[in-house]
Amino acid sequence: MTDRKTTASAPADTAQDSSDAQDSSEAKAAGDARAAGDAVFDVIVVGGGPTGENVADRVVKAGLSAALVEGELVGGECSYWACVPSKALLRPPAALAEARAVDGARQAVNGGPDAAAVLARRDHFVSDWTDDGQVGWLKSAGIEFVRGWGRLAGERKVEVRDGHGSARTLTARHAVALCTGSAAALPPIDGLDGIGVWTSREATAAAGVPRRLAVVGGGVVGCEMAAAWNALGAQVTMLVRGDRLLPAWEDFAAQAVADGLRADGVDLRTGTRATAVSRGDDGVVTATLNDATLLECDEFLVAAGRRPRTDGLGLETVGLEPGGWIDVDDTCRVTAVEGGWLYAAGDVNHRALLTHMGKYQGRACAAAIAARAAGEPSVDGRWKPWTATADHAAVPQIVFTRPEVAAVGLTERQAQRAGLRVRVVEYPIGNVSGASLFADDYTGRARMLVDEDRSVVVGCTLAGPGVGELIHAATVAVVGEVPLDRLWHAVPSFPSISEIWLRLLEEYGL
Ligand SMILES: Cc1cc2nc3c(=O)[nH]c(=O)nc-3n(C[C@H](O)[C@H](O)[C@H](O)COP(=O)(O)OP(=O)(O)OC[C@H]3O[C@@H](n4cnc5c(N)ncnc54)[C@H](O)[C@@H]3O)c2cc1C
Ligand SMILES: NC(=O)c1ccc[n+]([C@@H]2O[C@H](COP(=O)([O-])OP(=O)(O)OC[C@H]3O[C@@H](n4cnc5c(N)ncnc54)[C@H](O)[C@@H]3O)[C@@H](O)[C@H]2O)c1
Repeated sequence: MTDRKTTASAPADTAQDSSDAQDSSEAKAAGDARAAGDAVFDVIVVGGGPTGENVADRVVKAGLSAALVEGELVGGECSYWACVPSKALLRPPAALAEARAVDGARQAVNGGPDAAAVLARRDHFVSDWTDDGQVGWLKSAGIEFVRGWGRLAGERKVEVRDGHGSARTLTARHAVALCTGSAAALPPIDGLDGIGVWTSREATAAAGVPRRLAVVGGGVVGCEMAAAWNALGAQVTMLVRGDRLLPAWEDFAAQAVADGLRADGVDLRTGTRATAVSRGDDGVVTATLNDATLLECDEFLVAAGRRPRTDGLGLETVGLEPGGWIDVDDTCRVTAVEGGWLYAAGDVNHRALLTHMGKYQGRACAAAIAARAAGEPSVDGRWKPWTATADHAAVPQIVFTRPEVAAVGLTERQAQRAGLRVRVVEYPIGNVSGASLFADDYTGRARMLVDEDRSVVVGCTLAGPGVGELIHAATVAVVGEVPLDRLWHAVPSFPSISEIWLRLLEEYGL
């Protein structure tokens, strides 16, 4: 599986080797637990997705002991039902499209992707939905693994139930970090329950290609899954309630994705909602649409956003409302719980629902826990190891459609809303030599937003083949707040698509 950690870190401290910085309530909690024969750790992480893994890894590297509680598969949604399998489905058709876009290579491409081989490669990337490798990594990293569903049982306590109904209680000396992620939200469509619709899970794990697939939602999941299954041979209809895809993105990027999907044969219907669905004895799903027409399909994918996985997590035992997103400060500490021992990182805090941002928050959260455990007096400030400052200023994202779109920082609308005096600079990426070498008739567009008061880039959006690999340069510029007259000296290599940076700066007037 990609991004699987293979290097072992130092073994965790035993529960008895506590840090010097225990306050009296920490000591009491540990004492009570020992008396009851329960396990005590410096840090308890609930949820073993990418975020939880990073919290546990980093606190252990900082010298604390950690237990990680996971009810399903270590690696989380990302590894088995989200990022990894979806990109495994999207990459083979993308590779074919890239070859087709280049004369000389095009002639060697005969036919479309081999769906069975694509699905087999996807299965390989998700390790056939087993987590032995990840569990092995936890052990090598010195993290105590506890398989089971965790729930808070009051201050610093986590009760864990395994699949056989037995329970144990873990106690944290310093911190509990909730990293339980999110699940697909189901919109209010009559008949949805019990007819076996697809969510992101089925859409990334399906064993075969449906003949006809309907997709509800024009967000990232909807766009990527429509692109993937269409490329693998399904006849795809997208039902988008608004007038455009990707509502949070610059209009031109959303338009590029819509144009690409339509050019590839997706029936993209905006201003369209399903009001009711049913599945007949023959397995066919019939959706009633808002214009009273009917749509038949073999699978019905709901990709209408996420809900937090906080039901049954015992939030009420610490005074929080169950079922909601968990508010945190920039160190991922839960603001509404006294004592400063509870943290929440990744999707569950709703700051940025992306794996790389969850991992980043995990690193910040762990640094904050370790610093506070060591008695560091001021665990705050911007751009510190313990603060997830980029959540506010520089969240990068790539949508792996055809064409790709990628963005970081603010859109023009967001900059205006924030009251910034920005100048918008645009350039057609196809005019860059590297782009025309990369693909014949390359079509793409770049937009850079410059904060005129500080002369720094505050946002960048790119649309076009291969732009995903370009966005990190923009992220560095935004996070580094690199003044434009210094950015001018970051010379892009010729003939790469990165020369878009030179063109944007020239367009700005440098
Ligand atoms: C189809 C799809 C594609 C995506 N593609 C991308 C992409 O390309 N790039 C990207 O950056 N992001 C992508 N995302 C988003 C990404 O998957 C999430 O942001 C990421 O998985 C969040 O990580 P997490 O660790 O916070 O939560 P999760 O990955 O959801 O992990 C949470 C873990 O906690 C466990 N858990 C939950 N409750 C309990 C409990 N009570 N006790 C014990 N364990 C518990 C769960 O079993 C799970 O393993 C995609 C999402 C979807 C749906
Ligand atoms: N490549 C990537 O980075 C990637 C890929 C997939 C998912 N993700 C992340 O996963 C998260 C979830 O993605 P998503 O696409 O499910 O959510 P989303 O919030 O991106 O999009 C949800 C879409 O569903 C629509 N919608 C909401 N309620 C609806 C209703 N009742 N009826 C019809 N349509 C409705 C919205 O208008 C929107 O278009 C996102 O935050 C995204 O960043 C990232």
